[in-house]
Amino acid sequence: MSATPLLALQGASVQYPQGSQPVLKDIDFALLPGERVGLMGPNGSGKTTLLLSLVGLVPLRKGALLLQGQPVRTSSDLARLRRLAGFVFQNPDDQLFSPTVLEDVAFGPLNQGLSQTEARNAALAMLDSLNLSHLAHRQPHTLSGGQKRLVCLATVLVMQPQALLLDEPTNDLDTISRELFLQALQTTPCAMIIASHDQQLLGALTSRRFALG
Ligand SMILES: Nc1ncnc2c1ncn2[C@@H]1O[C@H](COP(=O)(O)OP(=O)(O)OP(=O)(O)O)[C@@H](O)[C@H]1O
Repeated sequence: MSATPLLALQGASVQYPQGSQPVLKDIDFALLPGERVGLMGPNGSGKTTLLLSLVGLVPLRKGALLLQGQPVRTSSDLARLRRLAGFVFQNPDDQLFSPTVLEDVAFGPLNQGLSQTEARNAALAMLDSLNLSHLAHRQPHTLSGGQKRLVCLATVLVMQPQALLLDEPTNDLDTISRELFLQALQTTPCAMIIASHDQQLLGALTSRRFALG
């Protein structure tokens, strides 16, 4: 018997209100537990849209979003989905909003019900594992593009998601940061879908490709 996908789209179509054409049309996609998928396609082919639709951030015009085999319909389904899936946005400024890096990384664990001390300790350990401890007390908006990207990864990994959705994660990263990023993802047991034009990254991290466009 095959495993139930963590996340799936069945016959999914998306059309933005201002768009004259659907961006996604009749898409069938499934992410199995522990699976790592590279999402490819030219600019504008709908990679970001597919990732956003997998976490219920854009509505489907047609078809269904499934969480562990069950349709996502209610706000409590959505809450369960958001606990299971971590999203690293293409633009780090969409993800970082707290006065300090440490508070940004502790925000998720606090929301998961950890105490202030537990959340702070989890955040410090996460920052340490990504060699980011020296940034803990910086204001996120003062970081470089690459530093922001690594901090975004920390804010998501600290919540130990079962599925990780990454949108162009290596933009702005230098060789050392890219290596750190790769190592962090290689040692993460969760399922992943990575939208990227970076073939080397997809080769190193994923075992299956899904192409749009
Ligand atoms: N909020 C929106 N409203 C209207 N159209 C949108 C919206 N977001 C995206 N689009 C359009 O949907 C199409 C797909 O965009 P999307 O960002 O999903 O593509 P992508 O494959 O991720 O592109 P890239 O590789 O450039 O990041 C594009 O034509 C884009 O202009």
